Amino acid sequence: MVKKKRRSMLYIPGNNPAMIQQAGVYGCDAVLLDLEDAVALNQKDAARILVRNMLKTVNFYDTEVCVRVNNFHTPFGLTDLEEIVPLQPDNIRFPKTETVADVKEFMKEVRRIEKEHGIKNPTMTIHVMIETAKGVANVYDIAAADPRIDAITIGGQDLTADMGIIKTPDGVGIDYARKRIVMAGKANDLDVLDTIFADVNDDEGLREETEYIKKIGFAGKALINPRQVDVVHDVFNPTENEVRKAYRVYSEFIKNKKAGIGVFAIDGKMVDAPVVQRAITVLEYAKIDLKEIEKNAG
Ligand SMILES: CC(=O)SCCNC(=O)CCNC(=O)[C@H](O)C(C)(C)COP(=O)(O)OP(=O)(O)OC[C@H]1O[C@@H](n2cnc3c(N)ncnc32)[C@H](O)[C@@H]1OP(=O)(O)O
Ligand SMILES: O=C([O-])CC(=O)C(=O)O
Ligand SMILES: [Mg+2]
Repeated sequence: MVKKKRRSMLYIPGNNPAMIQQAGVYGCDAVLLDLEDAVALNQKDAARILVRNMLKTVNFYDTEVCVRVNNFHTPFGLTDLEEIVPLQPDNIRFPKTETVADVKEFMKEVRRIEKEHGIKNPTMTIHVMIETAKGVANVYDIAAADPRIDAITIGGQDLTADMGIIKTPDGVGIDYARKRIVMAGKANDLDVLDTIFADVNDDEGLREETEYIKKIGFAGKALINPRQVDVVHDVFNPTENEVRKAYRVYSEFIKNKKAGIGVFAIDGKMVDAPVVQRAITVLEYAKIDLKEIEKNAG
């Protein structure tokens, strides 16, 4: 099985039936059905009901489905969980997480609801969002707070608001937070996902930002418009040359391993375990099954 990548996670406002209906055809890796900040206060109940019904009826094909609920410090968070958890979307995104206690409180409710509905082996995972200075300060403990967390994300709009700064296109104000969140995520083997890029007409800006966040360790990015999907995929997809090189490294690694050799050279360059690991990451993004290479190297 090829490990599923989350290059693109497209937000869809939870009160927009036409957009949700088409969620499976936008070509993004995941959709984020939003009950939080995309939904006005007087639409919260309607959005929750709509998302619940859409989860039951819409064919999302192979697009991963994540629901962003409201935080527990609002009147909506618990009701969101009561309605959504029984339907077990692929994941739930928990916004404005600030402490380990937040995660514990949230997970206690998730587990209670699953138990009440007889869900014995839940598959739904949790994505925590870091969107405040306090969350950034506590991120190492938050990332390790529950084994069901499989991704961690930064919410750049809320974080800059919380910090009282302007979100500039160079991202300088959130750079420390981005890097700290990446390290906390990597230390706990989580997917680390970047914040949205707000100007849906600036493809060049989106490309530049995506190239940067890929370099510092993010696995993918949240999006707000289907027109942003191709640019982000283009950045995250390895080039043909990168795939060819990675294929060769992995194939040679398998052959050498069988001969009991751990370190070898390709075209004069040393190949050791980290080089092999980086090649595996490239092959995963290229959706190439390692088992096939292993068979062919046989
Ligand atoms: C800080 C945060 O929390 S961000 C997360 C919450 N925010 C959101 O979810 C916002 C989602 N995005 C949107 O609402 C819109 O894309 C906007 C407001 C940003 C831009 O709107 P527009 O300029 O009207 O978008 P655009 O002209 O590109 O729309 C083209 C088509 O794409 C559709 N579309 C636009 N955004 C989305 C989306 N996020 N998901 C699905 N379909 C979408 C439109 O409905 C339209 O469809 P149509 O051609 O069938 O009419
Ligand atoms: O996921 C995101 O980037 C959107 C968000 O909530 C924020 O930026 O505050
Ligand atoms: Mg936010």
